[in-house]
Amino acid sequence: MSELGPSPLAAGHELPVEAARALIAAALQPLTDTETVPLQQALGRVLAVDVISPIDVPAHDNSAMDGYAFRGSDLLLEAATTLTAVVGTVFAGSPLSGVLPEGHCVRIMTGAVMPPELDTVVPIELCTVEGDRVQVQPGVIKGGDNRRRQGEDLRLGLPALTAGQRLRPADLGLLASLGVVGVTVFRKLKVALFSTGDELRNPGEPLPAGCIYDSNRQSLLGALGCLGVDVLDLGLVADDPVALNATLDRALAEADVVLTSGGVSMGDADYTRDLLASRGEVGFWKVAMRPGRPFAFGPLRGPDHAQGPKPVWLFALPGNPVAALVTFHVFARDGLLQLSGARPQPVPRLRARSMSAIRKRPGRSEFQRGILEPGADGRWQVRLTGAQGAGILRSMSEANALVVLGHDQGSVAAGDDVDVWLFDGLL
Ligand SMILES: Nc1nc2c(c(=O)[nH]1)N[C@H]1C(S)=C(S)[C@@H](COP(=O)(O)OP(=O)(O)OC[C@H]3O[C@@H](n4cnc5c(N)ncnc54)[C@H](O)[C@@H]3O)O[C@H]1N2
Ligand code: MOO
Repeated sequence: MSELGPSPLAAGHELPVEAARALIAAALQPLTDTETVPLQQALGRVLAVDVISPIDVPAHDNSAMDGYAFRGSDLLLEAATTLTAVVGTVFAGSPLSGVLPEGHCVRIMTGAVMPPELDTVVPIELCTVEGDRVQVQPGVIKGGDNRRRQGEDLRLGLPALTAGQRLRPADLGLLASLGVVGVTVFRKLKVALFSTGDELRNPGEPLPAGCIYDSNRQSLLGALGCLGVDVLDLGLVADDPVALNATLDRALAEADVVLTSGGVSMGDADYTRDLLASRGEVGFWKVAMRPGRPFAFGPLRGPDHAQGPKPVWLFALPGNPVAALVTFHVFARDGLLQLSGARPQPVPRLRARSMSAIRKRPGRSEFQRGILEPGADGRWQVRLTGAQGAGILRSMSEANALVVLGHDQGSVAAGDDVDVWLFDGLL
């Protein structure tokens, strides 16, 4: 029995997608090593500790508008229709000093500190200015309007961001607004990547009869790039146990994860399967999905790691180019984020009207490739990108979304709503 429990294929049947995802999620333990990086290098990194606000943001009450600042109570009076004397101008970055005499107002700019006696800003376009006096029509503004309160964005002493947050552009700005210069993040996950198959050649090399260019490695390098992990690119590995063993030795010594494509099915030259099985506790699954039926996952251990504390996780994707990318999206993406210490980040999903009929039999999930776009009535609609074979990479390249037909679902009629997972910018 492996760390993943008894083989999910013991009964010989196919594993539903959600069951496979659950097995992966239950097996993985996030990284614990941390490092401190400057904010400029923190995009996509995962916070390892909460960031507590060292200050209030904004630090003072300030104006949300260019205009005139009053006491709100003055504006409620009939007297508001009379002219009020302007005693000064407050610019952002230069708070007014001194005490304001009662019944006076100041000219104020957006972002300027509110004089403590004043609480309401009237935008300039609602004011009538005559010399150094200003008039506001009653009823156009309420007391307290257009004042941004101290700490309304971030409060001193409270968490601004919490551990597990994968830092996005807005998060970096938010940290900068606190004056933070560096953050403690989990170290980057290191993923060893290689493609297996004697028929594979690198772009730029001659292409002998029967050979193909290795597209999976480039697709997967791109997908890993979107996740911000470090990649150890181990290139092409022939269907040869010696070469595979040597590549695995290196991957196990240097990486946290081994990501491969090809060799997980039943072919005679699929040494990968046997060799991987001998080097860890890998489950070779048949997942009830198209594309992507054969998939292998589990802990690998090198010779020095026999009793090691930390397994290196194998995600062995099927060789067909669409199957490799779909299984990456469905299984590896969330698994790698989990290992990286990030809290779950589900891919965006929505319902859309299918433009075409789709044949489907219950009992497996299908991930067809589609183009999601707004229809004439403003609702989302999706159309398939032509032939959907697992080797037809154009079906993926033209798509911006996966049309996901669930395990129990049957055929879809044109006009029916279907589930759609967005992948633009991710795959
Ligand atoms: N008897 C069975 N045959 C197959 C089954 C099955 O269940 N029983 N499953 C089929 C399915 S579904 C898939 S997917 C493939 C997966 O096979 P492997 O993971 O062993 O992959 P390969 O046999 O090595 O290659 C499959 C296909 O993909 C091409 N390929 C492989 N690597 C790359 C790459 N890096 N770049 C571009 N293309 C690649 C390879 O040339 C083959 O055409 O097995 C089916 N067979
Ligand atoms: O399911 Mo395979 O993964 O179709 O190509």
